[in-house]
Amino acid sequence: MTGATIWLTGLPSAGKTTLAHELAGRLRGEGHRVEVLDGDEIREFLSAGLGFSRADRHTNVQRIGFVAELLASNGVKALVPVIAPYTESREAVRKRHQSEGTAYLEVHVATPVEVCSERDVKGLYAKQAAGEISGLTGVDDPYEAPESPDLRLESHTQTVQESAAALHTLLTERGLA
Ligand SMILES: Nc1ncnc2c1ncn2[C@@H]1O[C@H](COP(=O)(O)OS(=O)(=O)O)[C@@H](OP(=O)(O)O)[C@H]1O
Ligand SMILES: Nc1ncnc2c1ncn2[C@@H]1O[C@H](COP(=O)(O)OP(=O)(O)O)[C@@H](O)[C@H]1O
Repeated sequence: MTGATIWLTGLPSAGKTTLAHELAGRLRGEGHRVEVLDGDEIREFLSAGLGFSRADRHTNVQRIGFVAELLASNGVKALVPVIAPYTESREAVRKRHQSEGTAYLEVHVATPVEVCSERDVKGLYAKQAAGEISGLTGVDDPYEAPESPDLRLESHTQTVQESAAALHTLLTERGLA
């Protein structure tokens, strides 16, 4: 089976994790080997000790990109629901894949910040508003939206199933599913 990295970039609560797991279920059901490299889990182990400065986020994204490429080059669909706020970091990951000849797809989960802060799955937007944290992506920290992603999902106007179906269609079109 052809491996690939599918990077889901977007704001906190945009729907990255939900979509990655929904797509993972579909792909596993079809017999694909799949790993989800979840940002929170990675930060507990592979990126333990890193914070949310620009430099730390860049390091985090490069580490995840490295592991994703290893998995993808061995036939795994590596699904990566990680914010990756900086274009430069994402482009470095894309280049690593290109130079190894490994498929890489960038998906922008483009949920507006107003919707994300309403969802506030982990209570981060409320904490930022209360002054308990700062440097929250999309609020008081940068998010550089991809200019030409392979797919842009409007998760606020679609169900999870509709968004996952659009993702699956993209993989099929690219000969990856
Ligand atoms: N200040 C700040 N900004 C953004 N996110 C924060 C912050 N503090 C904690 N968190 C939580 O950490 C998750 C983001 O980690 P990532 O590894 O995806 O981020 S990054 O790519 O390194 O920027 C992110 O997970 P998701 O909500 O799933 O996106 C947050 O839950
Ligand atoms: N089309 C959609 N795609 C993804 N998530 C959606 C969608 N519509 C509503 N949601 C909801 O939005 C929330 C997104 O949370 P999560 O996936 O943890 O976001 P993130 O990983 O980007 O921080 C979930 O509660 C999910 O059920």
